[in-house]
Order: sequence, then structure tokens, then C-alpha cells
Amino acid sequence: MIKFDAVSKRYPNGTTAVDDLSLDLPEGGVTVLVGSSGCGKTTTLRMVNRMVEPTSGTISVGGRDILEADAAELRRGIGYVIQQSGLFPHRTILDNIATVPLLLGWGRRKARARAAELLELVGLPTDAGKRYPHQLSGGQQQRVGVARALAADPPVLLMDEPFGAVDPVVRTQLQNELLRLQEELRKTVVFVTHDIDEAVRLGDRIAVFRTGGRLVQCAEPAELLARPADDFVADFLGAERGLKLLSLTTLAEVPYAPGQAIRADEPVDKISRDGARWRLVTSPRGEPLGWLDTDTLPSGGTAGEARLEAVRALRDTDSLLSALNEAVSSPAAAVARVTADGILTGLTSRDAIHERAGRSHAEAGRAAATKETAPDAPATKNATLRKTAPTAERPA
Ligand SMILES: Nc1ncnc2c1ncn2[C@@H]1O[C@H](COP(=O)(O)OP(=O)(O)OP(=O)(O)O)[C@@H](O)[C@H]1O
Repeated sequence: MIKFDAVSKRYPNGTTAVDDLSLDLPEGGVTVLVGSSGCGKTTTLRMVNRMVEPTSGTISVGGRDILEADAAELRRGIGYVIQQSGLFPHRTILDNIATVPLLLGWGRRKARARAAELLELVGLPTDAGKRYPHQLSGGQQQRVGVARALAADPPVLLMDEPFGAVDPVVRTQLQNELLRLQEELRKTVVFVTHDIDEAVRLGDRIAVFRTGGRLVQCAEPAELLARPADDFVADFLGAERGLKLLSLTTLAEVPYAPGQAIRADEPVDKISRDGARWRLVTSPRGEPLGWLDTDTLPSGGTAGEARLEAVRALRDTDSLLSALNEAVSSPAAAVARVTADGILTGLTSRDAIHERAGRSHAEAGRAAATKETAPDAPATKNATLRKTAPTAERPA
């Protein structure tokens, strides 16, 4: 969809911002550009919509050389989101979102209707449309920035550190929102970030640049984490790249056993002390409430009234990393598994999670090695990639 062919950008002061870049960005996927400061990420991004012109080489979008297109027409097909949302301070949110449709001559009513639709799409309440940018939080302003970029339904979205200025909690919410939108819209997204966790979370592919504008490696996240091309990439991914890889694999393939759950309304004097010391207590509907220590049962009352250790139940869509985290902190050395509605399905032992984690690494390493010898082979055949937002998340 977007193709860089031997593209370089040299500034008149002699700086080489991008050096001989050849890169294909797949249609409908998110390609994340990462690398140390000044390595040419923003320049690369801005060359796509001709805010920066390359010194040499060719860039094509949808098979068409961008230099052959009229710049204004090209930009209509490319949404652009930046770190400080870039909203017009004296226009209402609705009018900000309607900017491009109005420029396209849609007529005020149609443009505003589209803006209202987008407001909802990015998870903002209808009444936010009447407010001005300073009356929204930073996270909400970024959502408006995304809505504005999507207003004319462009096939391509350029995002330059769009979530860089918000706190980590809001950042996670915005990332989830983007994943949710992307599931629906399937835009071709180019996303610049400094944050490798964000890159792993959002990217279908990650392109790592080094100073001097050189592309070092471009690969799917699991492949990158399992087989960094060199020490520079490995250092950039950080010491925890093994754990990051686990964040890409879901619990779906990990088996569970029924376990001996106890209903909260069961009297404690009826609870058998045989079997596992720690038992999971559930609500009458089957929702996990906490772990009960059968070695220190109170003399009376029900299981639900006894002191319970906290449990964080996990769904099939949760990652192995979350499971590992839960398994090491659970007194029962096990993870409670639930359906999408939060009803207990069974327990998975810490050992089973360790075993799956080890296998996940081996599989990602093998898949990456296969890909090196046969470049068209899928890199992550067995690793279940998690590019969907958790369903429980609510907008900021
Ligand atoms: N207009 C310009 N004139 C001269 N040099 C420039 C210009 N714009 C950018 N550069 C230089 O080009 C190089 C790449 O800049 P660019 O902004 O693309 O990097 P980046 O990877 O996005 O950096 P950061 O992560 O810090 O935002 C840097 O050395 C920068 O100083």
C-alpha cells in the first residue's frame, strides 16, 4: 500500500535524516516506526503526505508515485494525528472534527452529522461536541485529533507520537481505543513512537531505525522480540524482551482443569479439608471472589464471609504475561479462568503457564528462523497475536 523505494532525505545543512530506505507498509495494517531520538522517524512519516519532500528515491501510496499526485489531493486521502492534538482553539469540537469535510465542500449539515458520528466512534459523549478544546482533558483532545483525522474516511492514517503527552493510564485507554477502531476500520496506519511497549502492543509490524536514518530491522513484533537482527535492536527492545514476547501470546491455547470451587453461600463447617489447601470461592453465579485458605477456616459462617485472598480471573484473550503475573502472586499457584461474562471455567496451574511460556519462546524463535530462510512464511504460526482491545476497557 505504501512503498518506500531507496528513499533518502538530506537537509541543506548536511544532515542525512533518512538514508536509502526501502520498506513496504502493508495495506490495512499498523506499521510502527521506532528508534532513538533523531533517527528519522518523523521525517519518514512526513514524506508520505509530502510535508517533507525526499531528496532521492520513490514513495508510492496505493501504487501511485506521490510526486505525481497533487499534494492537496494526496493529503485528503491521508489522516494525520500529532502529539499535541493540534486542534483549533476557537472552534468547537464538532467544528474541529468537521474541518476536512467542510474543506471538501460537504455542506455544514452533512459535515456536522459526520463529526457527531465520529465523536461517538472515538468514545466521547455527544455533549463534548459543543465544547472547546481547552474544556477537554489531554486524552479527550487526542481522541478528537483521531476523529478529525478520520473525518473524510482516508485509507491512510499517519500518527506521530499521538499518545506521547498523556499519562500511562490514559495512554493505555487510547491504545485500546485505537485497536478497537482498527478492528473496524482497517486503515493503513504509520505510527511513530519512542515507546517499545506501545510499538509491540499496536504494531502489526515494527520498523527499528538507528541514528543516521538507517532502517535496521522491520518485522512482526514476535519475530523482532524472538530474533533481533543485531545488538542495537536487542538493546533497543530492552532486557525484558522475553516478557514482552509473552504479552503477545494469549491464554487461549493453555488448558485448564475444573478445580474445586466453593460457593460463597456454603457454610464453612461443610467444607472438606481434604485436597488442595487453597480453594477458589465463587458467587452463586460462578464469578470468582477470592482464594480461601482451608487450613485457617473460621469456626462459623459461610465461605463468602471468611477472609479471602484476592483473585484476578483471566479470560482466554488475556496474555500469558498477565497469567504469569497472576500465577506468581496467587497463593494457590494457579490462575482462575473465566468466560467473557466472568463465569469460572477452571484453573490453570503455574507450572502449565511456565511450560506454555517456554514453548511460546521456542515457537517464536523457530518461526522467525523459518521466515529468515523462507521470507513469505508466516512468522508467528503458533503464537496467538493479541491485537485486540480488552473488552472491559472504557474510554477516558
Ligand atoms: N528541517 C530540518 N533541517 C535540518 N535538519 C533537520 C530538519 N528536520 C529534521 N532534521 C534532522 O533530521 C534528523 C531526523 O529528524 P526526525 O525529526 O525525523 O527524527 P525523529 O526520529 O523523529 O526524532 P525524535 O524521536 O526526536 O522526534 C535529526 O537529526 C534532525 O535534527
